[in-house]
Amino acid sequence: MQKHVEAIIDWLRKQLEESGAKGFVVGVSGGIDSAVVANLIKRAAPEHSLGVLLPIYTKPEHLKDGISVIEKCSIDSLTLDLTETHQKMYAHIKDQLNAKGEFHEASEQLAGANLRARLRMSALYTLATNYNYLVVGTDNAAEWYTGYFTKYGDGGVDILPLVDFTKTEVREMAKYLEVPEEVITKAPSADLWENQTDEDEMGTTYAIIDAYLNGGDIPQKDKEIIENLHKRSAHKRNGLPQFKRS
Ligand SMILES: Nc1ncnc2c1ncn2[C@@H]1O[C@H](COP(=O)(O)OP(=O)(O)OC[C@H]2O[C@@H]([n+]3cccc(C(=O)O)c3)[C@H](O)[C@@H]2O)[C@@H](O)[C@H]1O
Ligand SMILES: Nc1ncnc2c1ncn2[C@@H]1O[C@H](COP(=O)(O)OP(=O)(O)OP(=O)(O)O)[C@@H](O)[C@H]1O
Ligand SMILES: [Mg+2]
Repeated sequence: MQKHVEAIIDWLRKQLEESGAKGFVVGVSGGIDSAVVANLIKRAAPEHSLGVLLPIYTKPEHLKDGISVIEKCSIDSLTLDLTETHQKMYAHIKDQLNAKGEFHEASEQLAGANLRARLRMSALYTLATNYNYLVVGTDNAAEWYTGYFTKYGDGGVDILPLVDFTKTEVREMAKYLEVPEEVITKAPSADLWENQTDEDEMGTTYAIIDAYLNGGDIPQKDKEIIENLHKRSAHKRNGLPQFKRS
């Protein structure tokens, strides 16, 4: 792991050189991926790294984990509670749709969830502009392959230091970086609605996705789920469809 960590830190510093940016900003959720990224950017740019707690109806235990991640790696931090912003914005959109009789109730959970991720993205870019920092994404190889992120939400970032590593490897990296134990052991969750867990929503597990990405044999049912998620999310990984005049 030491070799990987050192290589990522070198790469992060190179991103600063090439972009002319001064440092890095990341949203710290209390989950393992952002904990690892917070540690890596703190090592790469000790004086110019910022971890941001962005609660939106966030449970106290996740907030507590986020704070312990920040304290343990002693990264500069900021807390911006976006709960009221989210509540107001979503209620306003819903009111306007209801007035037209066009609100689709079935979309509420996902639309509200993706709005959380996109409000966080907006807050991070506001800070990035203020400090001349890069917004660092936390997607790992499993999330990237399955498209398990919100387009222009947590997927709206400048650089992806963990995208070549499986969730299993991110966990090993977290141990090496001495991320708090409770962050390493808790179930991965996007925390976009009550009791959401990644594995419940995806219908497969990170262990299986990682095995598949490593070329291993996995049950046919899981293979179908993973390939379906991959296909459906191709638009998130590819460039924008652009009309070109003939
Ligand atoms: N073929 C196509 N070409 C171009 N654009 C296309 C498209 N199909 C859909 N789209 C656009 O993409 C949108 C759908 O994509 P998107 O908005 O991302 O939404 P979607 O993929 O439906 O949902 C995001 C998923 O990521 C999960 N997530 C989100 C955030 C964080 C985490 C986490 O792990 O922490 C997980 C979340 O739980 C949910 O399962 C559509 O509304 C449409 O605007
Ligand atoms: N409450 C939050 N405060 C700040 N950033 C957040 C918050 N929730 C989500 N994010 C950002 O969105 C990213 C995507 O969330 P995701 O759940 O995939 O990662 P994680 O929480 O770090 O790890 P895990 O997948 O194990 O839960 C986070 O890594 C973080 O950068
Ligand atoms: Mg999470």
